[in-house]
Amino acid sequence: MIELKNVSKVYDNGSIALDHVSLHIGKGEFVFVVGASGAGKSTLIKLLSYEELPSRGSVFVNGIEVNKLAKNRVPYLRRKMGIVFQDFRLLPNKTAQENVAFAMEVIEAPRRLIRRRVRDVLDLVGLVGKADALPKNLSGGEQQRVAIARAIVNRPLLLIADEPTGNLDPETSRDIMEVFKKINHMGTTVLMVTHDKTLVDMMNKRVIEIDGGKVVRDEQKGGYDDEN
Ligand SMILES: Nc1ncnc2c1ncn2[C@@H]1O[C@H](COP(=O)(O)OP(=O)(O)OP(=O)(O)O)[C@@H](O)[C@H]1O
Repeated sequence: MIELKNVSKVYDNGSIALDHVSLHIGKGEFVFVVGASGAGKSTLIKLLSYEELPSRGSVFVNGIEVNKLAKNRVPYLRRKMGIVFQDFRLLPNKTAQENVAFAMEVIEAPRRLIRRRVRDVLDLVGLVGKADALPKNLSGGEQQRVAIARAIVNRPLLLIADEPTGNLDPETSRDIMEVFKKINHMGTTVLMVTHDKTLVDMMNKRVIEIDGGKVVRDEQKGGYDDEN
């Protein structure tokens, strides 16, 4: 699903964000990416979505070599992934269901399919009763559920989450993690950047730790901290 071959990223100001990183993430995996602030985690996500290009090496997502992609093929790549952010990024003037529907409208999906899919994903994330609410009238956890629904409504193969529980209290964070778990069980690969030790330790999934732009730990069923 994801492959990085000897990838380095040096920003224009000389910052080395990733330094010879190679890793493979298979279809259907659930992977946490952890590491101190400035370690290179967000850069890794940006390389997967073509927001940044690597300075060296190759990045593959679902067989597509991202760094060689023509600009006009980027929307095609992005359709294969859903992205969820710490700050939700919902459209404030659209209701929950309109926010989710919008992701299908931009790819010109048929209206009936949109209606059905939106209902199904809101159900999946546990938000049916709030379909007509505006973001400002939803709690942080509910807003994040809308954002997750929006990220998966086009059935991506890969769901990327950048600190999805960073603005949520511990109990809400656990509930949100259950939603990710459910989506993963349905076959979607999940890649999650987080600083939340409790959640990582609770989930017992693969943990990739980045430090100074290098992968310093890659552990199946790992915890937030290095046990050794
Ligand atoms: N657009 C940019 N231009 C220059 N340097 C950058 C840019 N983005 C990130 N960096 C630098 O690259 C390094 C890695 O940053 P990155 O944002 O990937 O870290 P991170 O692990 O996501 O950090 P955090 O946990 O704080 O979000 C840092 O030294 C950062 O200052």
